[in-house]
Amino acid sequence: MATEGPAMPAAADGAAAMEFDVAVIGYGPVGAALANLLGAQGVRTLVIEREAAAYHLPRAVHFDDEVMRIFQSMGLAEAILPITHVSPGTHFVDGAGRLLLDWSRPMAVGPQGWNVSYRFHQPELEDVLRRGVARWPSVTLRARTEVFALEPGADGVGLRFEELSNGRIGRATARYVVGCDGARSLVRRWIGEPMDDLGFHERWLVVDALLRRPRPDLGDHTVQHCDPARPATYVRGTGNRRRWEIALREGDDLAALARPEGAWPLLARWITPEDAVLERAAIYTFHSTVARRWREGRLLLAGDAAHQTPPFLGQGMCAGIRDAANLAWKLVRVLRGEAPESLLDSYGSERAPHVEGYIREAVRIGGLINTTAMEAVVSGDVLRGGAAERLVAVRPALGPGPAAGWTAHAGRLPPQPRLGNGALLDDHVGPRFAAVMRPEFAAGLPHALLDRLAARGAVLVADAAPGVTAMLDDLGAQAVLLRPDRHVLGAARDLDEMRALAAAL
Ligand SMILES: O=C(O)/C=C/c1cccc(O)c1
Repeated sequence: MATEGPAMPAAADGAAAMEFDVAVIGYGPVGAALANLLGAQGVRTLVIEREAAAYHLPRAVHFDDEVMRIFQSMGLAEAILPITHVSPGTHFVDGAGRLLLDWSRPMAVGPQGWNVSYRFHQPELEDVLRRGVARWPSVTLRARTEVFALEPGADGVGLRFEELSNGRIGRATARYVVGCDGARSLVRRWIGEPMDDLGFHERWLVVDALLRRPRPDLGDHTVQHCDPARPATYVRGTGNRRRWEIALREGDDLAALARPEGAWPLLARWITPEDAVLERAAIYTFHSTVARRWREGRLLLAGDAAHQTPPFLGQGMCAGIRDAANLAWKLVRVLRGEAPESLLDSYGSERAPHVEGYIREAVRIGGLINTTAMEAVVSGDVLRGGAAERLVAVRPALGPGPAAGWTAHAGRLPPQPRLGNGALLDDHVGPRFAAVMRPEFAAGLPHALLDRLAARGAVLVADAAPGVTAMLDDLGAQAVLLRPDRHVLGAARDLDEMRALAAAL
């Protein structure tokens, strides 16, 4: 990676602009994920970030197995694993602490090849992501730099920016610009697209605490305190980190609460100053919104620039990392001339319904935490002291996107099997299409067809390992063509459908 300095100086105003394939505006986890995925493919990527360094306090605290699989695709899972804490899931309790709903997750590695749920400390994750970006010479980072104009043209977008440390004005061009620039995204404002409002907007106090002494009684589960008097969330972080998110009520003194010492009265039922120091206390308004359009010509949105969710499922950052994975391979193919630009339209059409599914569920959970009518949430039996009900996790589907061959499963994310050679599928395949086949089906295919798949960039995997067979059994297929983001492009039950898959590549 090139950083600002003599190796790649900004052009003075009026000088020739630096040329890039993609400009990523914003270097939080989503911008860094996108830069990793593009850099690994040799895409000339310019990352522009207003701040000098990563934000030093945590925001997101949770990611899931699918997101760990994306980190794996960046070659960073091994570096990330040691900075995580596997989460056993979430308990929903009433004001008296009685368990009403149980959303425990298995502690074993699951179908995606990773645990279902991880806690992490965001500055540590960002550090790994940034060191990951540093591997790629095609990525240029300009920190302490602010974009103040975007000039979309027929062949690319002109970017004008200011170096905040010295006021120098620079320019660059990029064929595509991706706004990973957060909830107040400048790129979204340039696109001029409204956000759809999914109805949840609440002020909560977020407190990060560092335990001074062990408090095992606080537990390992995330706890949603469904106490209408004062709904709250407890999240066990990594090491001695613990977070409380507490709903604010009419009459709360917001200025006092936003100072760490002012937050102690609201924490008193869990910890006192003898137990912990408070790292920060901040008031957030949790929103639920999705951008109506994610692409306008050469401008695209990702992460909080495209959507915001209440935190109750721990899915905010996950959605942004999924955006990066969905968009990166499409940009690579379009930039290489291997796919028409219209492929980029499928980015928003696929991602928007998926993220909306998660946000609607988070809003529902928020209602449940807030409710004064528990009987609408759990059965009378639970309320009379019976066993807690189990909450089933949602896994929303992608919206409409590219599909070929037998399309019944297009857009699905199948499990990640281990191959006969012991490798996880994605490590074997890398950032390419993969035709995963039953060996006996592959053996009967014409050589010319297999050659065509390989020549068009698909890795051929004919493997009888139990995980591969189970995946194909579950799909009811002889073969499946996986996209570089591991979602299904299409499947095949016979030779004709296999030919259709090859033709689509
Ligand atoms: O699933 C988990 O372990 C954590 C979920 C979470 C994270 C942050 C805020 C929340 O309300 C829930």
